[in-house]
Amino acid sequence: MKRAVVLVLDSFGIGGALDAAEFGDQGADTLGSIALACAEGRADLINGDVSSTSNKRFPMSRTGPLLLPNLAKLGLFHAHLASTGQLAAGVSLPDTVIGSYGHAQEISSGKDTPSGHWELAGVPVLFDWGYFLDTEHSFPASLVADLIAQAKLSGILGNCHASGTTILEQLGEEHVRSNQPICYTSADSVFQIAAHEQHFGLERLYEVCEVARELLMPYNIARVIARPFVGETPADFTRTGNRRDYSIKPPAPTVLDKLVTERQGQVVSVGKIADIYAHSGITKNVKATGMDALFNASLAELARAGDSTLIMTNFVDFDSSFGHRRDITGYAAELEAFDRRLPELLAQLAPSDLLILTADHGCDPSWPGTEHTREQVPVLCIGAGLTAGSLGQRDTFADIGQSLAQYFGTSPMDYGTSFLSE
Ligand SMILES: O=P(O)(O)O[C@H]1O[C@H](CO)[C@@H](O)[C@H]1O
Ligand SMILES: [Mn+2]
Ligand SMILES: [Mn+2]
Repeated sequence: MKRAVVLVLDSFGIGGALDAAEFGDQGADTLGSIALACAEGRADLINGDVSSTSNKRFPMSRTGPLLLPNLAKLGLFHAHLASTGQLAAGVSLPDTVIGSYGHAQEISSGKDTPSGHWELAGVPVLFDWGYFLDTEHSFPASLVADLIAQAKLSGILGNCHASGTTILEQLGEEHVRSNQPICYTSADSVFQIAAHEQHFGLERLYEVCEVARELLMPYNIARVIARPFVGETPADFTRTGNRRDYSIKPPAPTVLDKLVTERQGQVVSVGKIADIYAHSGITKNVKATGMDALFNASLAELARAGDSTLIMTNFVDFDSSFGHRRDITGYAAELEAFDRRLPELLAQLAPSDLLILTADHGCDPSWPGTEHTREQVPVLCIGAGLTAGSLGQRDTFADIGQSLAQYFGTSPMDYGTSFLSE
């Protein structure tokens, strides 16, 4: 029986990107920066306290050095050491490693979520996305005019680069008063639309996003993102789990597509995976909000998975709630909570199953700004006849897609080298 589980810890980079300087990210290291802050006592949180203003509804508790014993056993700190040349602060390498571990370089031109995920699935993005580079008045006047006319709006707010939580504090009330959606972008190839779930309406927000998606095709923008929120004052505006991503389709069949079309397999999306692949190569779409719910859904899908099934989960909160919010403490606590759940998954795997833990880019919470950071990502695997030990430097995330293609017996991908034995 062939079943694979791929868990993408969104933004969990392990430093060491060879081309980091080209992105202004030389030295960025998501895991390393979190471990350092923990070791220096800068990421302590007492029970019942809250992590940061952006996560005020997310009480948690942690203290001292970063504690990830289960990820460590899969080889996380070995992979980080190999990627950066430095052992993460305050941690020690485990006596026994049960996983096969490596660190992978990205060859896609951008450090965004679709590029990272598509490359993981064997299809790197070697062309350049369109970007809105101006930090103010970011969108062309004709685009704004078309959006207002076609979506029947009285106007838009924002039209700038912004952090998604800060802009709600600034413009949330004006949005509720005027009924004009908040449109913003970032260094990513993205057009984000924030609107109030009740006052503006969730379905109405999705409609506006669909209009925007069409209008943005000539601009080669990777994603339109619906950012619904609730709350009545700047102090309690909160984004909800009803976020929706509108991606374009990957430029070539991914290993997900091939598993479905060539092997009549099942591809189960948990979380925003389906959106990221524009629903291509997905046979079942399971929604869940928050790390525990996403983990529970992954376990439930594995329990009912038959032969030729790929379960792929995106853990978005590492990125969205912590990385972009530059919330080191929250990121550390979330990693530790994830690590505590891992034994449940390991116990549920059959020896022939393949588990891969990885990431799509970095988002170092100690880094200036609020953007992603160009980093290598961990490749932590177990099962499917792999022997424990190093998989070494992987030259592209597509090594994962190529390995999945080999595992499931599809035709090979155009990029990547499998790390599975014949
Ligand atoms: O600040 P928020 O809205 O979380 O936006 C972030 O999320 C987007 C998608 O990852 C990125 O483009 C980044 O700007
Ligand atoms: Mn991402
Ligand atoms: Mn992000």
